[in-house]
Amino acid sequence: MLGVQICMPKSMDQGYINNQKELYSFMFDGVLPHNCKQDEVFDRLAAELLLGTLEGVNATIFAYGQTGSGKTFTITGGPERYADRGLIPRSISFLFHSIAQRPTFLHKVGISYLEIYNEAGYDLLAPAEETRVVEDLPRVHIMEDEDGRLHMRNLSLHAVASEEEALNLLFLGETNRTISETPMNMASSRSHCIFTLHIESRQVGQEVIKRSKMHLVDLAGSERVSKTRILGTVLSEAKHINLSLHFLEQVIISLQERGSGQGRAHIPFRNSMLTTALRDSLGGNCRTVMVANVAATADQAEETISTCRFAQRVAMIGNSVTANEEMDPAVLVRMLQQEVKDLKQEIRLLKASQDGAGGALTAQHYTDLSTAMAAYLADPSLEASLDCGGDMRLIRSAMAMMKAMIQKPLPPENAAPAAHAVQPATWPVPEDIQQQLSSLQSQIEHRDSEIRVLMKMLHRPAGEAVHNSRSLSVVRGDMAASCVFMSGKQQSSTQEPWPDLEVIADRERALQYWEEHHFDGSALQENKQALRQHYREAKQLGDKLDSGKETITRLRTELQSKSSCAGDDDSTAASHKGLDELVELRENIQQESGSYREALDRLRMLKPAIEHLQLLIEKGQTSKIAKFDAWHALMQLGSRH
Ligand SMILES: Nc1ncnc2c1ncn2[C@@H]1O[C@H](COP(=O)(O)OP(=O)(O)OP(=O)(O)O)[C@@H](O)[C@H]1O
Repeated sequence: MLGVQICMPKSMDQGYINNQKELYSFMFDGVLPHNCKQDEVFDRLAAELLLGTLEGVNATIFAYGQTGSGKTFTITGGPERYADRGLIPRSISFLFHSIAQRPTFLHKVGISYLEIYNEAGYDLLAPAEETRVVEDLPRVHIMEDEDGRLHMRNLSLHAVASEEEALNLLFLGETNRTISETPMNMASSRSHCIFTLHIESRQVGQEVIKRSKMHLVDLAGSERVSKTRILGTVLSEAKHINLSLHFLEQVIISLQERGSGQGRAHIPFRNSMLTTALRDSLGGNCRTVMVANVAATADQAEETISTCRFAQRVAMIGNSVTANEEMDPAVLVRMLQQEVKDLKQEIRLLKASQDGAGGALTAQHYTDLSTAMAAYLADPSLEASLDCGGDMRLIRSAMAMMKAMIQKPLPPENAAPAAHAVQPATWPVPEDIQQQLSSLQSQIEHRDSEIRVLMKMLHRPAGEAVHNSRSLSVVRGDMAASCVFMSGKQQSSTQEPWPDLEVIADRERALQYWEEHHFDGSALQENKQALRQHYREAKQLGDKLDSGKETITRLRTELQSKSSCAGDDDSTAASHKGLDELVELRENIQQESGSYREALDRLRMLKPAIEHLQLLIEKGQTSKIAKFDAWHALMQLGSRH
């Protein structure tokens, strides 16, 4: 626990004798200073929670604080620099990397994004083309089922298979997010936003499914209405915000009282949409982290104290957490069916060995076997199985066919192999080497195609957008407008000497002048440099993968030729030597494929980072031109008068 103290000198307006408190002390689990980097914020707040979600434990992180205190920066991130990515994009990235480290698990990830504005819910992941104001988005309603469980009706849940897909949806959500103006902060968001990762995981071969949700919540500004001097629609919005945050506070107080045994069995979750949506996060089965964002300046001390007071209450609530595990009936049925099938096959096998295997296999047997094998090899599921038909002769033939396929891949039409191809090998190659060869073969083919996709992406011209450009076009406009307004440089531009009239008249020269005197291009430069670095690394990795592939292929060929030659030598000593060489070769292949996999994983990680940087640069350039156009128009107007 860490303490925070805020000192508020007594106000002289109220005279020397007043009871105003001067020193306020609060205790928190952690304090993040203003210069704390976004990666550290992620490591300290989210990484452990995300690992828990893979084990079925729900988690929530919500940011609370006055307008402009950095809630959006914490949850979503800054709009310009890649290093400023917030908790949502980092959580997506971390989740998919953690999933990749769990090859014996099957995962499903879904995403939803809810905005609560004026006490009404809206689906932020609806297609963006017609969205101008938040009311254009589909309305989300809370419904209760017969068991008293609450559901969000109309909130779309999108299945995502990769980090890129998830990030594209996040961009769509951000595009749809309403940004409007208040006198306190021209780019303030007056709504609450809840981004949710829905995670499902199951170990291969097990019927237990673990389900969890991770909510990342960006609340609206918590300042009081009187301070903001706002009117009309904005005042009504502020009242809604105040009311829903007031209800949130009510819920927190009730939970705190219940926790300390002071009665209050009823927790007023249903008073607002926000508290209803966060019901589980606040009082239920969930690991919850609250980030209290504060502006550490003297004039904001009152708001800071109020935020700290609220956070202190939240810190006192104890949630009890259990993993959400359940049997999936569909999986259970599938597994039982497989078990029955295996048992039947075993019986057939036993019967066949008792009766004595009779007769030679027919051409039809081979055709059926090769069809079954092709289906087995084409099935990407980790739970795929090969049914050879419960006869030892068929199983042996299947093994021989597998070996033949490794040495010479199956023709595309999956025709039955020629008779010579299914003859058993003269020298028994250890079975694990066979398996390793086959799995390496398919891994290499799979990775080859992945590399082709990655390399294609790297060779795309720099200006070409990778993301869905339709959904981004609205963002570009919005971002440009807000950047023009918020830029400190822009405001100070009136202090600069007036450029010559010829400079203003010539757009090229005007742009050059503006770049020299008014434009801070550091973020753009930083992103370009990071992109160049990423490209360089990707290129090196590409080269490493190419040479690794060559080495593995060479070692594999050597292994194959050694394993078939070993059978020709009858002496025991030679056969031992041959086996040692095979084992050594296998170890080399293992080592090579380990570094190959590492390089490939790193290249895979670079792909979304490169896409993100390309997008930031594109947005930065659009924003730069918009800022310049605004300045140039002003200069042209001024030069006419
Ligand atoms: N730690 C930080 N480092 C750099 N810039 C920051 C940081 N925190 C906030 N900012 C910048 O300050 C501005 C206001 O922050 P932000 O929009 O996150 O505030 P907010 O609390 O979400 O406000 P609102 O309630 O209006 O949504 C933004 O331009 C943001 O990029």
